[in-house]
Amino acid sequence: MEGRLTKQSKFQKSNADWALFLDFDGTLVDIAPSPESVHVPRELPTLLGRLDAALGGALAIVTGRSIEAIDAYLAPLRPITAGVHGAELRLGREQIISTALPLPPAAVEAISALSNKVDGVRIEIKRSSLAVHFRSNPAAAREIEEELRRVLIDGASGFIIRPGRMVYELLPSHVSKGGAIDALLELPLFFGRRPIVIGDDRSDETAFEAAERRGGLAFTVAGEHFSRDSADFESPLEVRSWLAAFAARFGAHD
Ligand SMILES: O=P(O)(O)OC[C@H]1O[C@H](O[C@H]2O[C@H](CO)[C@@H](O)[C@H](O)[C@H]2O)[C@H](O)[C@@H](O)[C@@H]1O
Repeated sequence: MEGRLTKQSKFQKSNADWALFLDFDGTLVDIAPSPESVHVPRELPTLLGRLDAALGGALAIVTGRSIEAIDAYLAPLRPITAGVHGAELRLGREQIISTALPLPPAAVEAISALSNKVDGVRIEIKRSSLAVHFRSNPAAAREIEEELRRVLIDGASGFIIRPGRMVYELLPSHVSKGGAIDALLELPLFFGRRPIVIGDDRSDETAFEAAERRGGLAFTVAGEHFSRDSADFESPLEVRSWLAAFAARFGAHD
């Protein structure tokens, strides 16, 4: 990936028509102890609405969360969203399209039992995906991974284990954030635009690759995955400030 200054200077010098693809947790909002305890700054929906207007609608949230969860956090805004790492897609106010089958019930049951067996484990069920969080007990990582491998062998073929920030997720093997971005860039709203992806996690790597492959820019945020020294942004707060400057630069002026 290019250096921080090179990317920012490419962005400053370019008058391209941009499209923005934004990750949610760890990028737009700070990481919290659990999925439910995340704090969404009051001004975030308004900021995203301004960006969406400045880009003529070429803005999408590309997240591991379900689209339902994103809608609840960003209400009243309903941005274009690729949810569950690309297993769900929703354009504007249209219905959510699910591109993946649900996890077999037996697999959900077997993994859910982990929360009774291992301290500090939290299960998040997202239809075609299941996240096993261990932020409260990082030492449990190996035990959880072994159990997930066993479940995959026993009857969840077509799914893979994707590691994230203090989480393992079981996901359909064909979905990725990069695939979702490639699909969105074929739509009239995004077509011909240069993508900017901002993300903080290992699951954002395919999205970064898609941005760079299509002549765009990939910006990283510091956290457990990217160090402060190497990341483009040190925190979601810094990302939001950058986005506010973006909206001011490209937004309508009176
Ligand atoms: O793609 P993202 O928008 O970054 O979503 C990735 C996962 O984020 C959530 O988990 C992470 O954030 C939690 C809240 O800050 C944190 O407690 C957890 O440790 C992180 O892994 C979310 O719960 C998952 O569903 C997303 O896939």
